[in-house]
Amino acid sequence: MGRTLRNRKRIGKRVAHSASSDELIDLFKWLKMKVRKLRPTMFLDTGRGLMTKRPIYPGDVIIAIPKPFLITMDTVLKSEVGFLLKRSHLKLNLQQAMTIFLITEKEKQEESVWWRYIKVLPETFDTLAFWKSSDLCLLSKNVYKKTFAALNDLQTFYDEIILFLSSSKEVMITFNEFRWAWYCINSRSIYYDCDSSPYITDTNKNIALAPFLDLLNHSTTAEVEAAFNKNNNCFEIKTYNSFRKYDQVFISYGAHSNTHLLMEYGFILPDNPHDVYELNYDEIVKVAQNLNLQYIDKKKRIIEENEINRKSWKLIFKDDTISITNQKAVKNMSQIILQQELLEIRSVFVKFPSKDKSRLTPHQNLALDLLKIEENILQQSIKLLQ
Ligand SMILES: C[S@@+](CC[C@H](N)C(=O)[O-])C[C@H]1O[C@@H](n2cnc3c(N)ncnc32)[C@H](O)[C@@H]1O
Repeated sequence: MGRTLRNRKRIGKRVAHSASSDELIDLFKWLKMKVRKLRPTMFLDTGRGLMTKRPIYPGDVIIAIPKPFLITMDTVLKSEVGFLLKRSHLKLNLQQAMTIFLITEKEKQEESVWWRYIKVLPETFDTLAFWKSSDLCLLSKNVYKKTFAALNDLQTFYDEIILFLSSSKEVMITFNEFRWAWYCINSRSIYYDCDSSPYITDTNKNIALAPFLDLLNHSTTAEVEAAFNKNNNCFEIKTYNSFRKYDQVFISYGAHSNTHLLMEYGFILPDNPHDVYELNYDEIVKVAQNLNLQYIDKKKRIIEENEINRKSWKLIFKDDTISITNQKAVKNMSQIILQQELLEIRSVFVKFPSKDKSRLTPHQNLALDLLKIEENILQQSIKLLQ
């Protein structure tokens, strides 16, 4: 990151921080006391996570992070990034603004009140945005397409930041710095209600970073309630699970499919009950047209005019009863599509540099595991149709 220290100091002086450095250091000490029952630990299966030093029962609050520790829209607006936002005619979304915030605070190192937090953030991620293009080619066509679209969006977010910063001429961030900060936020932020601001767009504005709490790993069996408690001014997580002494404590990041977990968090789970195999809308239409399905062009027009293909086209098939003719057509179409997808998936297996898993890199192993999971979903679905 190229930026002049002199300029940074100049901006810094004009900005009021939400808490002074001493206050935050004291708070960090206090936080350590509060969370002493959870200890950061390296686990073989999940990597770094939190271990409990006492049994936890359903209904227990496992963690409570006081508001001054949260990096919220308020924190960003009160920082030098907020100063830049307030004098610019351009708006950013909160994740973009937080990205610049994290990078500028990281550059300050010990001078930053957030350094104790920033220095324990991962340096890199296994999310698909960090994969080499030769490894991305080992993904199924659908996942590859989704990744390609996500990478384009990422580039757009970066370009917008560069445009925003170009007027200030005081801060420059590289794409790699941006990508690091973006995925810190992507994989670690909590849902936190924020009021609208004239300087930040409303999209995706309800996020915050919660130091220490973000050391909790995800499990599909975890049941939690997370919310800000106005009575004690803390962001709290209550669990509905039990944990024995020395167990790893898990939370749930949501009912995410493996593709979503890989794209946003950089891992997959072999027995993920929320896994899905997403079919591509254009492929479905192609098969329906080839089968000369009744009224297909009319249906296609209705779907596209109402943008159902972009939003919730999955939902329309959910509970509605359909005619016998359509039922047969859907079954026939599904069989063709699933078989096509299965062939497609199988054609990717041959691209792996080795059949021996131990000779594959971690990303290649992730790609192989995901491919096998996708193959299994397709095989099971084909069986169900027979
Ligand atoms: C909110 S952080 C959790 C703490 C993180 N493990 C750390 O060391 O900072 C989310 C990241 O943790 C990892 N993670 C979370 N749950 C996991 C799981 N069940 N298996 C493997 N990795 C997991 C992923 O790298 C994910 O991006």
